[in-house]
Amino acid sequence: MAPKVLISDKLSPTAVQIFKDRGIDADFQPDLGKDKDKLAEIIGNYDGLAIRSATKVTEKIIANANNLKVIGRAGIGVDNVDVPAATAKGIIVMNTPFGNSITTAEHAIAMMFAVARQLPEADASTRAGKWEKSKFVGTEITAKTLGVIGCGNIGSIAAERAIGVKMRVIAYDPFLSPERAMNLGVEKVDLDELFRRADFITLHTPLTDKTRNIIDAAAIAKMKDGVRIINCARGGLIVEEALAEALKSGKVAGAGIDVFSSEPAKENVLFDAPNVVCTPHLGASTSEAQENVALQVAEQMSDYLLHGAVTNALNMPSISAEEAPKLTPFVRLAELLGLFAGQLTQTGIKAIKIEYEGTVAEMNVRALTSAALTGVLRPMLQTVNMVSAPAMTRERGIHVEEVRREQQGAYEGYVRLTITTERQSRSVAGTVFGDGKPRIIQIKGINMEAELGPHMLYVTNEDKPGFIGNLGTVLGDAGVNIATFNLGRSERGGDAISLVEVDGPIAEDVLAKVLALPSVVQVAPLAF
Ligand SMILES: NC(=O)C1=CN([C@@H]2O[C@H](COP(=O)(O)OP(=O)(O)OC[C@H]3O[C@@H](n4cnc5c(N)ncnc54)[C@H](O)[C@@H]3O)[C@@H](O)[C@H]2O)C=CC1
Ligand SMILES: O=C(O)CCC(=O)C(=O)O
Repeated sequence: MAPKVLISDKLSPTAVQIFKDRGIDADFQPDLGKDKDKLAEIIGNYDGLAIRSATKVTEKIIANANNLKVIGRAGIGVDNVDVPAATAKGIIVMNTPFGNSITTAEHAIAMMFAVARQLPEADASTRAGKWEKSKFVGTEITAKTLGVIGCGNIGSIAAERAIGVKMRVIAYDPFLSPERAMNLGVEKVDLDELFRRADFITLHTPLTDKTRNIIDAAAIAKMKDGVRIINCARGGLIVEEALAEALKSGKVAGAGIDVFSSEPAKENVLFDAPNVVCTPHLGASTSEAQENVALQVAEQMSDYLLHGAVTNALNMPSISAEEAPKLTPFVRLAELLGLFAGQLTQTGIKAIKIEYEGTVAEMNVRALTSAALTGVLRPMLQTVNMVSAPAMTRERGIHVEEVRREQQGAYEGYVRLTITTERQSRSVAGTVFGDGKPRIIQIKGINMEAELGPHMLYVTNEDKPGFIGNLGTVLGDAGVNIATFNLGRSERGGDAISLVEVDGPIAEDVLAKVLALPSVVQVAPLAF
């Protein structure tokens, strides 16, 4: 059946067309995002949800999203999505990190000019026939200092544009390298220095716990008298009451505000403050940007739903469309190794080590590790998947180690997974042959070669004559049909392992009879 995607915000119709062209059933309900209850009611029917900023993807929506595999944000900020809840439910959250950057930076620059020359008020006054030339004396931008807070994609484009209109640009961004600052032609400063020196300040950080209220009364007190502030990032970055007070007192000479602490902003303390230019979250609203983000999000979501390719996900390593076919059998192998070891592990896991050798070490091992962790956790947590597994492993305090090595043994690509518990370490290794099928090639250091079927019986015993016949008799008497029988041993008379594929689940009493056989040490049914 074709995957189903709900578009619950005003995305460009390009997105609908792309989904349809790719064979995905797209349900375009551009106003649905505003109706939380309706969204919660129907979300269970969809594999994908494409949104802008009006849809709030809350924990409640996610709780009802029982078929959802991907949330695609046609834009940058994902503060309207409960990403931890999506991750815990195994839903990928992806955005389009570059599609609207130029447009948003241009809006910030437009706001700066509008504020410097009070364009909206001058426009209204002129239309009202007032001709108030002396009331609207503005400020020149040339040679003024612009302080950019957050110099990432949008901040750096805004900086370049500002330099183009002959401003001096200083930037505060803990992650801005000195080389990047130099290449951009901006001076990297700390926040207090930015506040002290800037004539204009523009905000371009995401809204996080660190950036929330980054401009409050105390910050404003550190700024130059007559500073002008532009916010085209997120409402919560500014304490609006503090800014309104500062505008009224004249400490802040003007503000350009595109984003508000609560949206849609039908009322706001800033609406009554002087010298404020407001727009209704228009930063990304140009036809070019909306085409870009709609096209990108629809392509990315389709690639994931149809081929497992992951691009621009916030909670999952990327897997390109080219590497997806090569990676898929190894993803399956990693998951099988995890499932194998996970099912045999009874006590608390302390550490998981995954070793990649040969060709597989050159692949996207983050994705493979996520698959392996999924396998390990699945016996305990049925709903875990590649998105949620790393977070769930971390939450449980399990240490994960990844090792990559060149080919050392006979296998071109080799993966070994070792689980360490308080009592012991257990390892299982596998490979993928030319036929694309994953095989187990080593268990606890004992070589064997086995394909894993849906129902397997794992038996460890002392290597003594008669065991295979006895096992065959117990299974045969119980009507259990053997599909394949794989054997390995450490040495003659040493530890031996049997991995037997059977046609269905084995009853408890039959397992007990196998365990009671002479020389048997451990018996476990495994399901794959
Ligand atoms: N008004 C609108 O319509 C739009 C608003 N946005 C907003 O703009 C924000 C920025 O977008 P991009 O530049 O694409 O993101 P980005 O991730 O490229 O850049 C953000 C920058 O902020 C910096 N940063 C993070 N924490 C910081 C802190 N505590 N102090 C100073 N800098 C910090 C990061 O190091 C990074 O360089 C988005 O998160 C989104 O909220 C984005 C698009 C449209
Ligand atoms: O979709 C929009 O109009 C808002 C864009 C935005 O805020 C973002 O991309 O972070």
